[in-house]
Amino acid sequence: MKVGIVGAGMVGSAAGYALALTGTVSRVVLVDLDAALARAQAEDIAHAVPFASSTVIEHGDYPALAGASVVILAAGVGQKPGETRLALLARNAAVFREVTARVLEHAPDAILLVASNPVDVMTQITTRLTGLPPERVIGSGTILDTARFRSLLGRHLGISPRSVHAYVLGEHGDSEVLAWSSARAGSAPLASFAAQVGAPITGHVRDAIDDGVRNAAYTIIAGKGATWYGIGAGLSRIVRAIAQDQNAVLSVSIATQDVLGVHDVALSLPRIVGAAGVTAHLMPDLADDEAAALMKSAQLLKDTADAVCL
Ligand SMILES: NC(=O)C1=CN([C@@H]2O[C@H](COP(=O)(O)OP(=O)(O)OC[C@H]3O[C@@H](n4cnc5c(N)ncnc54)[C@H](O)[C@@H]3O)[C@@H](O)[C@H]2O)C=CC1
Ligand SMILES: CC(=O)C(=O)O
Repeated sequence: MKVGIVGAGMVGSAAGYALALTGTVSRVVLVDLDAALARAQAEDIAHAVPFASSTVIEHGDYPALAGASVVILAAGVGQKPGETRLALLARNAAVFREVTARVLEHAPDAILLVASNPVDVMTQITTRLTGLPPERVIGSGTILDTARFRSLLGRHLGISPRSVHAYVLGEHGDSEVLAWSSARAGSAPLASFAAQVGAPITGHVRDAIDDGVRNAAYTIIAGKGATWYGIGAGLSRIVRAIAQDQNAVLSVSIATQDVLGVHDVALSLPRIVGAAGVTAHLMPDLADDEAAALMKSAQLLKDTADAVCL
């Protein structure tokens, strides 16, 4: 499978690197407004390949995307320290107006995988701009927040994050919802598992984990200017689900007809991802406060997306 990446900055190159190391796909093409950057990133990643896989890493202009089954969209600007994701909207919407048209010209059959922020609104905009069916325009959404949630829970419980089954729903951003009530560790409900291993989920633990997940990006951006390894691996995970037709359950964002009474909004729910893109979504059992928070997040995203003039 061939994957295109438009935007060869930190996020796009980290996705390319993760795809190369895992050998998930046979070919990756990097495209950027800054052609010298795309070339340099492709060469650098290509030098990692002999240690790991046989993936061919190339750079090029939009025609080089021909034949791509998935195109990752990671072009645009990122947050400055303290800036919210939603504050990037006008700048990145302008970039996407140009980029999506050029991508579709050369890779009309590709699944588009949106990474640029604010990712849920950018996913909604991309769906509108391209006219593609929603299942083919996938935002990375809360795949990263879910990983952060599992990482912190695993650390607290002293187990592998891969044995934690918990999701972050709604916006990839400040209004996101940690679904504590449906979280499990191993096969047990979270609270039961936590009590059995002597690491109860107290109010203090819950607040600290919520803060750690919700504010991870702000903390990392304050320390190193941007985030890229986590999302690079997350994008590679989504591509793997598509490339191997895994029907994996991942928390990703697509335009959705109805989320708790909010219509036509892109946000994250656990969704089934395979070769055709997203084929279904699941609404977890939520506590009343979680459902109310998800509805609020959905309304915020809908209002924000509806205010964008395309
Ligand atoms: N979805 C998620 O979980 C995450 C999303 N992000 C977002 O990803 C986006 C990219 O972040 P970084 O890679 O750190 O930024 P970056 O500044 O390192 O890279 C962005 C790249 O986009 C390119 N670009 C800008 N306009 C373009 C155009 N019209 N056509 C082609 N290329 C163009 C730039 O030349 C630059 O190389 C940001 O919006 C950031 O907020 C970042 C981390 C996590
Ligand atoms: C920057 C961003 O969206 C993140 O790391 O979550």
